[in-house]
Amino acid sequence: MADESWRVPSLVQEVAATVQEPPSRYLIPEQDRGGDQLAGAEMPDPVPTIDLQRLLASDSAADEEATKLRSALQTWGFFLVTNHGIESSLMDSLIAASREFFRKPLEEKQGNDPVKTQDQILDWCDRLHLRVEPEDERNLDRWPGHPEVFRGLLHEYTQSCKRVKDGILRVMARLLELDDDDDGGILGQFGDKGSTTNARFNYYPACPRPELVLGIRPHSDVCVLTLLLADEHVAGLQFLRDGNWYRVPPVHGRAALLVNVGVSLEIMSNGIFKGPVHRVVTNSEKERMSLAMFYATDFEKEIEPIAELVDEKRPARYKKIKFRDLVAAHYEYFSRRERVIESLKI
Ligand SMILES: O=C(O)CCC(=O)C(=O)O
Ligand SMILES: [Fe+2]
Repeated sequence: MADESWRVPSLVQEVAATVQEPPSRYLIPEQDRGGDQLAGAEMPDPVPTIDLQRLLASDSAADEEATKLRSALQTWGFFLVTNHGIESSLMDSLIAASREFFRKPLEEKQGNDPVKTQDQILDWCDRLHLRVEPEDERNLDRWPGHPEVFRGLLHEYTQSCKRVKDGILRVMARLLELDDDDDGGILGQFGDKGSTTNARFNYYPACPRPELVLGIRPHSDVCVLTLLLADEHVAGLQFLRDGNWYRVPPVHGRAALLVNVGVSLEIMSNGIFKGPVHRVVTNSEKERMSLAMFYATDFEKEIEPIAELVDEKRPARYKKIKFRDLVAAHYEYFSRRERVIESLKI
């Protein structure tokens, strides 16, 4: 039988512990290497920051925050959210438990993103991907049992994040002038009914040659919305805007979560909101951890521009696609370092 072992690469953690140079499978294309091509630039302005309490208040402060939110969504496609109401001690404990999990003996781990072809370049990242909602679809066999506190913390964090996500989506629906109760709108298409949440824990071991590899290659998230708890101390995340890469500085003290639009919402909003392209670079001295909560629709849902956002002046800009097929196509394109959204543009 043909040797298929290339499909299951070693954990990066294991590779990092044994080599001085990243193996060839991790090296990014020659033209992207060298110099400071991966360094990224400082953002021209501070990261747009939205105060969730103000955003959800019932006075003029809410309008001011909503205006800031609109501008953030139309320029960067991402923003920081402060006053989110999630205890920093909960986040600290969950990240500490995740670190403990990633440092454990290797058999329990899942490894890297799907490897489609033998020459696919691999990312310098180990990840753990878990369905957290709906609760009855949790595959608890795959949830780490050690440390023991992990499951309880992830459950609690999931519930806290849900409140933040619901508040933000409600205001986004208002910005799109969609009727809150309308089943055709964002909340109807992506309300409590039939939505799914996946937690992705990313662990980036220190890399001896950070200029030669990427922690995660350029991509847009395939979901509707992502809530990211990035490393408190180690930078690495960068966003692409007008052909330039910009660094997102770390947020100390868990004061803010990062929120970004995903491809599903780009399609649903008929391109009014963009799912920004981002990547992660590695660090020669320090490991880095992040936790992304991906809010998505049910697999059977047809993703298409919301009817109220399509008219003669602004015809549908994207083809309709079932979410299941969008995810499959996303990974195909991802493995070739391309973006699925390009193939859906009309
Ligand atoms: O690690 C990060 O900061 C970002 C992770 C990310 O982009 C992802 O998991 O999709
Ligand atoms: Fe991402």
